[in-house]
Amino acid sequence: MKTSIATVSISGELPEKLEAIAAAGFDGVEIFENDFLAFDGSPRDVGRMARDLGLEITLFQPFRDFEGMPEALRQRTFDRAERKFDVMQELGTDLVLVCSNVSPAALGGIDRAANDFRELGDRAVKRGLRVGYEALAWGRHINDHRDAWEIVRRADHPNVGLILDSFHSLSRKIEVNSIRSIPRDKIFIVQLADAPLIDMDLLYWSRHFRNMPGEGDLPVTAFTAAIAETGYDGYFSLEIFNDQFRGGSTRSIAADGHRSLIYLGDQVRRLPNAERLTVPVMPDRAKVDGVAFVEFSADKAGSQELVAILKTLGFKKTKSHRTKNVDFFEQGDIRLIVNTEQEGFANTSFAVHGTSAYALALTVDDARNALSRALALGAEQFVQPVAEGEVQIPAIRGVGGGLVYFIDKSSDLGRFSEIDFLPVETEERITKAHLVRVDHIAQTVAYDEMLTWLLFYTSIFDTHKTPMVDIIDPSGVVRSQVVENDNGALRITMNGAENRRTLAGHFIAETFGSGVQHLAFATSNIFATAQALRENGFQPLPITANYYGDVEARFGLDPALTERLKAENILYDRDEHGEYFQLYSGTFGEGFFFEIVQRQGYKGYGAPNAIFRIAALKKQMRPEGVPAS
Ligand SMILES: O=C(O)c1ccc(O)c(O)c1
Ligand SMILES: [Mg+2]
Repeated sequence: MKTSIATVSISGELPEKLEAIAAAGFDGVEIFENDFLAFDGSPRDVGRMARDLGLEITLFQPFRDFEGMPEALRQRTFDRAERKFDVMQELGTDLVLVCSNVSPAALGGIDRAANDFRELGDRAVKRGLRVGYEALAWGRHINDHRDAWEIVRRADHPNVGLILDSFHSLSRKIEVNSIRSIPRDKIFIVQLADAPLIDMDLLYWSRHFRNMPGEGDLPVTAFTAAIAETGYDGYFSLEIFNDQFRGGSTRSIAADGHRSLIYLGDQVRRLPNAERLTVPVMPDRAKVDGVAFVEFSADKAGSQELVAILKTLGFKKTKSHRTKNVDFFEQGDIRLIVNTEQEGFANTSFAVHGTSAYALALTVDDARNALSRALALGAEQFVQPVAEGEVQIPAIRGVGGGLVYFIDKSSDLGRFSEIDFLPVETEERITKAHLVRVDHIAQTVAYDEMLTWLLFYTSIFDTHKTPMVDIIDPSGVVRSQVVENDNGALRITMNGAENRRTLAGHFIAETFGSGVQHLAFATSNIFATAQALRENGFQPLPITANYYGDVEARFGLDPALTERLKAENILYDRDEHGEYFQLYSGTFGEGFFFEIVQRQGYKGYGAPNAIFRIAALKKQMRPEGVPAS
């Protein structure tokens, strides 16, 4: 497969778009007519710019309202086409995309359309050009790729072919098997887009909500597999109309697009009968079987405050780094590292974000393979010099510029804490709080970065997403998206903040960017944990009496249980799989906090409780209840 993207998919002026598209690694670019019309330069200039950047112009589009015009309009339609052919020759592209006619003047009739295309093909041939026909999902007479194919078949012209666009076919739920019988040389190019499932008018859905393959809910993989089965191995070109992308970061959206295509190709390559598709070979998605550690960066004062909270949570300092100011805290299968080095990446991260959980280490099946897959998918590698004899842990940059480390048990990586750290004995009396493992990691990101990180986690790791949930903050909506794996060893909740007055938005604004906002630890006995925490002087987040009146009524709880929940400030939820108990700390710094959960089969994350948790946290951060903006 070769990769391409339409200029309409990203924001900016045409030169900026082309540069970002080239930088992201695409082989080609579709020039969308409006981008060309708005550009103050000749078609030759555009062609030269693209070629200087190493980009092939895969097509010029769209040419609208062509086929089936009544005699009075037909001549003008062909004249219009000749003018576009002039532009194409100067641009240096041989393919024009003709989308199905939406004009009320258009006449139906499959042979009328086929004749028009045959004549257009004759005109194109004289100039060495080709014509591709695409069925728009809302075309007046033609809105199905099977009908468009029949027209192309009847036009029977070597320079007239079909253009398939996943959105138009999948939004109408057209059976993808119908693609398998199309001869591959009649597919001139393939356009790809995904979209979230929303029940709305097709045209509006298409023009505002498309997104990158893998970011939405359409079966784009099955669509692409059907194309690969024809033996087609040409350009796959993203054509994404998305309001958010139009206003987003040009480079980062282009990079997401490239990652989405490579990931899609990788998924298709693994399916039967698709081996003719040429895609970069990379290891399988990394299987995560635990969080190896979470590392905080802090200065002296911040670390004292953090360590004091960790102690109340029952964590003990067990090790210190041989050569650095880095301490290791443990409880159950949870390892936390506090890094107060005055130099290196942790310190830089501290300088930007303040005390924060800037690095996650995931235990994967094979760390080198995980790194190699991440790099194949365009992730940025992170390497920091280590002292002689210390372990170099493979890492990439993650959310908010933080780090994701890869650890495995089959190499020295699994013993890094024995190699790099020395055990310490402490005299302190800390009551263990029965915390057994990291349940989930909550990352707060700007709303318009959510799809980026969704694609990051799902393409590199063997994970899946669950449907997005809206969480109501007293000052706005926060959107929550979960990425998790089947065994529950990796659970990441991403909260997307649209405004800075929400708790999540405040966190982003004050810590200068996205990052881990809370860590949730699992306990096997929430009441025993609550008691141990009390003995350690832990301050739980106070929850209102009104809340307990409501949960008791909603779930029909035994009043004795409600009393215990209330006494310990434990929140409660239930789903069809079981019960969920949650206990929160207050906030630390600009809104970081800890959570303790007990899952009794429950699969969710307590979304119905989030509104009460947020309100309580906000009250605590600013007694007047509203964070300063
Ligand atoms: O929304 C449109 O009009 C439009 C135009 C050209 C395309 O290739 C397409 O998929 C949609
Ligand atoms: Mg299209």
